[in-house]
Amino acid sequence: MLEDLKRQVYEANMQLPRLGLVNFTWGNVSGIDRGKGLFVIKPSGVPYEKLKPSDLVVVDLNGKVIEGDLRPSSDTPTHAVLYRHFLKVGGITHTHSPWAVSYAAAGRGIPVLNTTHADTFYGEVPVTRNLTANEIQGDYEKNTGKVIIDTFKKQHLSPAAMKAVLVNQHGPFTWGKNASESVYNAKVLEVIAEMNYHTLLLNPAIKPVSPQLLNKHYLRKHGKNAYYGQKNRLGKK
Ligand SMILES: O=C(CO)[C@@H](O)[C@H](O)COP(=O)(O)O
Repeated sequence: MLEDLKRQVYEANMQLPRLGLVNFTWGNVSGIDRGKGLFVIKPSGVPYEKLKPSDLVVVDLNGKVIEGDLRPSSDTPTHAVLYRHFLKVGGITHTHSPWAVSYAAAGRGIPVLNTTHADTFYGEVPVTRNLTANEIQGDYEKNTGKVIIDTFKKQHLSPAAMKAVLVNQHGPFTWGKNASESVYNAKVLEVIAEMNYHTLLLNPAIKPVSPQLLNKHYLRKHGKNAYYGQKNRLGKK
C-alpha cells in the first residue's frame, strides 16, 4: 500500500542525516495521501543507515497503524494533529537541528533579519508556549500538536506562508506541499537560525527587515506573480 509515497518519504527521511539535521535516530519525516486520508511515517528508533522503504508505517489521521510491522515514530500523534488542522500540508519534518533547537530551548522565535529568511518564511518563525504539566503527563505528543495549532491561531499565522514552528524546549517542525519540501524548509530554518544567532552577536540592536523587503522576497518566490526561477515565464511551462 502507498508504495510510491513510502519511497518519497523514505528518501526525505534519508535527507535528514545527509543535510546534518539529525544524529542517530533523532527526527522524522512523514507524507500524506489526502485522497486516502492516510500518511506514511518513519518507524520509531530505527537508525537511518538501517532504514528501508518497506519499514515505513502507514497510519490514519488518528495515528492508528493501518500497515507496517514496526511501531511508528513517537511523534506520529503530532504529525496527525497537524495534518488534521493544516489541510494543505502534504509533508511534515521534525528535527533536532542544533541552531533551531537552541532558539526553541531559549523560548525565542526566529525574527526575519535577512532576505534568506524572507525567501521561505513569511515572518518571524514562532515558538510555542511550554506544555503544562498536565499536557506533558497526558497525551504528550498529541498535546505538542495542540500547542502548535494554538500558536498559529493566537498569532493569526497562515500555515501556507509560515511553514515552520519551534516547539518550546523541544525543537522545530516544518512542513510543505510534500515530504521533500518539508525537509528543504527544515534545512532553510537551520541555516537562518545560525545566521540570526551571529547577526545578533554582531549587532544586538538589529531590527527585522522592512515589510517591503519581506513582501518582495517572499512574494517573488511564492506569490501568484512569482518570477523567481523559471516560474510564470510567458508561454513557458
Ligand atoms: O523528539 C524526539 C525525541 O525527543 C523524537 O523526534 C526523536 O528524535 C525521534 O523519535 P522517533 O521518530 O524515532 O520515534
